Amino acid sequence: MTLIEKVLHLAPVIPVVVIDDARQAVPLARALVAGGLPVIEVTLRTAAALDAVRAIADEVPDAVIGTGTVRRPADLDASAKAGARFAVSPGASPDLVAAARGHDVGWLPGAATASEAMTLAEQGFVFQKFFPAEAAGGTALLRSLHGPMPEIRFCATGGIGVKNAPDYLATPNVACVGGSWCTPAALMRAGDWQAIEALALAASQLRGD
Ligand SMILES: O=C(O)C(=O)C[C@H](O)[C@H](O)COP(=O)(O)O
Repeated sequence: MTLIEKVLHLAPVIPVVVIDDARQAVPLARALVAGGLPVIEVTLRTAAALDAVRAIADEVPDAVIGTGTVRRPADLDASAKAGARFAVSPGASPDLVAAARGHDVGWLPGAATASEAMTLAEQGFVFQKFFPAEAAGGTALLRSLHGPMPEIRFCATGGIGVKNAPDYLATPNVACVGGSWCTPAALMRAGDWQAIEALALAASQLRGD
């Protein structure tokens, strides 16, 4: 089993988090792990992101830490250097595909169409992020892809929350879903780790319909 395959099967939900202040990283990660969500994706959208990844990798051993918004080969290298185990991209590019082969971090590339999914599978990446899930066609599109390409498995992300997650989790080619709903900006700003742990707990108990 590859690292990415393991990561996608550890929990039903991968929280996608935006961290503005690296000091939030450790208490946040502890809350998510305590709530049953050990896999955490920190988006590389903020200046604090890599320091946050480093802090979680160093101080929260039960977390499986990865990066998101990985758009360039340099992002993969920076992720590995900070201690990330995996890296997630909203899509894929020839440069990223080449850099991801044999890289220390496991790579989860993004796909939103049949052609994108087929191209990535041809290149050896059968685990993919289906993004932007709701905007691209949701579970109807995923079910349509399952017929002709049953070996491809997705982490569906984009517009998913506690209400529609069960429908995704019941879709045969969905391994897990990702989303930002467990870590709302207001709770992050307030440092309300208890509330975030409660959201994580509810998410960790989600199952397919
Ligand atoms: O940053 C990335 O790498 C992305 O691909 C986008 C994120 O996964 C989504 O922004 C999360 O989606 P929401 O749960 O709808 O907020």
